[in-house]
Amino acid sequence: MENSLLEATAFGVIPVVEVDGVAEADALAESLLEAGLGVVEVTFRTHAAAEVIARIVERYPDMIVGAGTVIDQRDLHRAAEAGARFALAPGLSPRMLDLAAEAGFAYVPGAMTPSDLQAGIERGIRTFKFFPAMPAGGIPFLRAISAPFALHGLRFIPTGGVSVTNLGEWLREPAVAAVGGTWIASRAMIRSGDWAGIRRNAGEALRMAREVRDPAG
Ligand SMILES: O=C(O)C(=O)C[C@H](O)[C@H](O)COP(=O)(O)O
Repeated sequence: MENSLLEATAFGVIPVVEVDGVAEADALAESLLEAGLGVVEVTFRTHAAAEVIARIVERYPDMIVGAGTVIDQRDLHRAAEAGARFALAPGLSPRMLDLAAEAGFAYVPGAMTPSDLQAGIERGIRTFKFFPAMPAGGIPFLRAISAPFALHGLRFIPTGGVSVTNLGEWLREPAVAAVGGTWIASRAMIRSGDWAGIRRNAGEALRMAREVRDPAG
């Protein structure tokens, strides 16, 4: 379970996407992979999400596909059936944590308060989405709420207002496993078929992440 999360966060950056139809799945996956970015979070914010996940999983085995905005049992099952390797949510629901644990499915809840972190820790969660990262107060806020839990080895995936302008700062935080965001492949870019723009954004994000993570590499 934790392995899929380690793989997913290894790139340092996770594109969060909203895809309206399965017809866009191939070009999207290819654009990201051509830029070297082998991970994507397909959110259940469109009706096509499960189909898009299944398509990418089937056609692009090199892509680690996660499911985003998984906030109920039905979507958790659909994500797992479609072949997603992990799921994330904007918030924390103890019931969803239990359902995911029963299913043996890697699940990353969102956390924004010390109570969220405690509720997750209680159920064995160590990786949290930190959402909405920038509006909530950015790095100083993350440091402040995570400080009391220093002995628990928590890792965070900040999303919400993260972009090329602040990605480097986030990734320099030792507790940040990866950043996530829609800026790499926005809904508008996917809709208009701006695959060159997506390739460019993905390549730029990956380069910046590597500079921080592995300056010698
Ligand atoms: O749907 C989820 O599972 C979420 O947690 C929310 C998304 O990650 C953010 O909406 C991304 O925010 P932006 O990059 O600022 O557009």
